[in-house]
Amino acid sequence: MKALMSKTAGSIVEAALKRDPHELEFIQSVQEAVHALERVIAKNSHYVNIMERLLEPERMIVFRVPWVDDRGETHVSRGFRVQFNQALGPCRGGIRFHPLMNLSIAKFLGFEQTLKNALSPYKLGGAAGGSDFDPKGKSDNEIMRFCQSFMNEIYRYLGPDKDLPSEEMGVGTREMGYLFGQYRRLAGHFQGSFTGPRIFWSGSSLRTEATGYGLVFFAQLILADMNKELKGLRCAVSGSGKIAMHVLEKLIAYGAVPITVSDSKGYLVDEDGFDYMKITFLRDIKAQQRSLRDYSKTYARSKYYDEAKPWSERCDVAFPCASQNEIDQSDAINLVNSGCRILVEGSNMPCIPEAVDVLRKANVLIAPAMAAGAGGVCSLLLQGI
Ligand SMILES: NC(=O)c1ccc[n+]([C@@H]2O[C@H](COP(=O)([O-])OP(=O)(O)OC[C@H]3O[C@@H](n4cnc5c(N)ncnc54)[C@H](O)[C@@H]3O)[C@@H](O)[C@H]2O)c1
Repeated sequence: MKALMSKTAGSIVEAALKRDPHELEFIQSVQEAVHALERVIAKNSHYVNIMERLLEPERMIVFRVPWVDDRGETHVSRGFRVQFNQALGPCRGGIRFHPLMNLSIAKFLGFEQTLKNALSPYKLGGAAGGSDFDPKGKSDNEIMRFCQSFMNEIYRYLGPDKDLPSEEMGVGTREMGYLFGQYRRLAGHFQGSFTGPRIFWSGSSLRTEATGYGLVFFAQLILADMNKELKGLRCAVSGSGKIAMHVLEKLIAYGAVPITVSDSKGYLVDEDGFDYMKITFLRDIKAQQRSLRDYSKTYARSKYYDEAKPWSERCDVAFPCASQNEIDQSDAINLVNSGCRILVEGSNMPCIPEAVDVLRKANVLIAPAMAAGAGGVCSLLLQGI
């Protein structure tokens, strides 16, 4: 394969596109990074050489994950681990289980994680991975068998000096437990290298909270810089997973009014704002794999909208915490019209490029995930890594 040819920012993107034209998410993240660095690159060709090396992952592992369901039927999923860059130290990055997971998404997440980790005070490289396995609707035993099979292949590439996996979409306490259990068995000793939520795995007990809480701290700092505060502000949040629920918790602690959550089928709005009791109720609904719609049966003033996103609700601050590219151009226009002044990126790359243009033109401040979402990696301080 021909290496990157010319020394301009545009040609870096062109070369990435030529090399992997089908990897849409990865190309988009390269485009965003190169665009942000364009002036630096134009001034110093040295950075072009660095980008050339940075854009090609050090190692990409794609593997078969066979597993057996509760009826005894065999399934074959695909596993990924992209160890993007170890220039600063051992890799660290999430494991995502989601039916749409593919190599392009693993590369985009690994690339963003490399930059996010580099901004942290630690000497860590970046990685990402996961599988197209869908944990939704699976029994504990199915999840366990899948995680064990996943680890049977990937364990040889992991370790405290190589690669430290962490939670991501579709991977929580239960999955990390099964993964670590199998890793420990295969490694033959207790090598606490997983940045999971339990302190006895040598992970920080605050790791799960850290990213969501950090997003709210970041918003508070932006507002403080403007001599304002979160108290009383209406906040639209998307997603209803680990990140979103911790954003909600911390917003309430700051006296803000979180009014929405969402899932892949629609969104829920509570005009009175969520409180701690309502959050516990939401968590119960999610734990029982019920629809967010059920919330409205108990809280009559709330409303669930099918096939819709929360971005037309009147709000001051938006926290996208669901998935990449969840905000398209029309969502961005809705956000601007709904009064949003600040957007704090919880999900990695939540906006398509056209949406970023709309928000920038309307002077909406965007807090990038690379900085605002670095709470997880910064919580490593608590575990001494
Ligand atoms: N977990 C982490 O440490 C971490 C760190 C930084 C960034 N992120 C990013 O935050 C986002 C959420 O991660 P998480 O760990 O909370 O995942 P999670 O699996 O705990 O929750 C994801 C939530 O998003 C919802 N969702 C999925 N697709 C959606 C869609 N298209 N529209 C609306 N809702 C949708 C799901 O219903 C679920 O509630 C992801 O984009 C992830 O990349 C996670």
